[in-house]
Amino acid sequence: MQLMKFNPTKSFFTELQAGQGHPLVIAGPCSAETEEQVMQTAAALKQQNVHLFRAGIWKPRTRPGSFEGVGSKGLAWLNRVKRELGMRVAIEVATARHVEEALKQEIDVLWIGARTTVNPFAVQEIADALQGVNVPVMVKNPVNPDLALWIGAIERMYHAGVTDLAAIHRGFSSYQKSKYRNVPVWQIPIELKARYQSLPMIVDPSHIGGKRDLIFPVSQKALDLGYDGMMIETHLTPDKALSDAEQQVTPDALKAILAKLQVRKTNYDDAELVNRAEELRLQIDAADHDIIAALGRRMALVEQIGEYKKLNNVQVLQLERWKEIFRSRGEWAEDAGLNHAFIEELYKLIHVESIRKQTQILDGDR
Ligand SMILES: C=C(O[C@@H]1C=C(C(=O)O)C=C[C@H]1O)C(=O)O
Repeated sequence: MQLMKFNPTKSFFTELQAGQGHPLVIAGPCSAETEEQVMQTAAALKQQNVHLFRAGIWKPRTRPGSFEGVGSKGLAWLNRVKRELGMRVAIEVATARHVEEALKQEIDVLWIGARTTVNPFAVQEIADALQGVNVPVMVKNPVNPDLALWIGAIERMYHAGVTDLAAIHRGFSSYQKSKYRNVPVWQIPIELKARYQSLPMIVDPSHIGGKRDLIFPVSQKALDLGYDGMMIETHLTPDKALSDAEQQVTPDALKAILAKLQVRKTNYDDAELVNRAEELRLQIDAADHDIIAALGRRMALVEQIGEYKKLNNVQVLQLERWKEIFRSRGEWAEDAGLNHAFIEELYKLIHVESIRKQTQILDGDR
């Protein structure tokens, strides 16, 4: 299979915001509800120079009985937004039929939702429907934190001939309670960006946060990480919205959020500033040398205990010792002004590695 060599110098998405010096803004209601609502929302958003108007037509809902979208008739409303207001319009598609109907109504941009990205059969069906069409496509991350699945969906579009691609980070489902509706796991989109630098990355703070209050901080963090834009759900009367009421904002609130966001420089633009950062980076290099040397010493000791366990036929896992380590290192971390949870996670990784090393020694498979 040919690997994706995605490296365009410009694309539909970069052109939309070209020269404006501010990020791409995609906004519109979670769901198209009535023709009037769609037209009024779009008119309000046009005033704010929103680049792309979004609206859900077919809504995949967790449980049956919730509002599942107006269906095909909403496409004509979006077509009206396009003709009468001159805005570009985007919708979510989940099946080949959705793609065909959207193309008939000249929808400008399609996106693949998180619940579709998880399913390669569904993604391939959409890719097949897009063969030879080359309409811009945005791919949301899968609901589970799986980078390969996300890349796989983007590759299926690419192999179908779609050249205007973007990724949307909407966060990941989690069983554990969190302040987010979908935990961001920033490391995953960062890895995607590191692999495909020219792939535009768009944040969806509405789905990550699940609440209006989180839209600003999540968007700001994304911009600080170099994201190219954001998709923000906007409703004329959010509290009355038929879906996702808690996370939608009015067009005025959107305006306030956009005005407050700070777009920072991608890098230092002065030799003096570069030098100071370089000095600090040299010190970070030295600190990292120390960390790795200390880990090397620790692992050598772990191996010695492994040999000792082998000699005495003692099992690898020593639960009491491990519990004591987990507790004390957390305390040491706090004394050193470090985040407790961070050090706990670090020690979990270290412990897994210790166990791997000792298991190799005990089982003689070195
Ligand atoms: C190193 C040992 O083996 C395991 C690894 C540990 C560690 O990495 O600190 C702690 C307890 C054991 O589960 C040990 O028994 O002390």
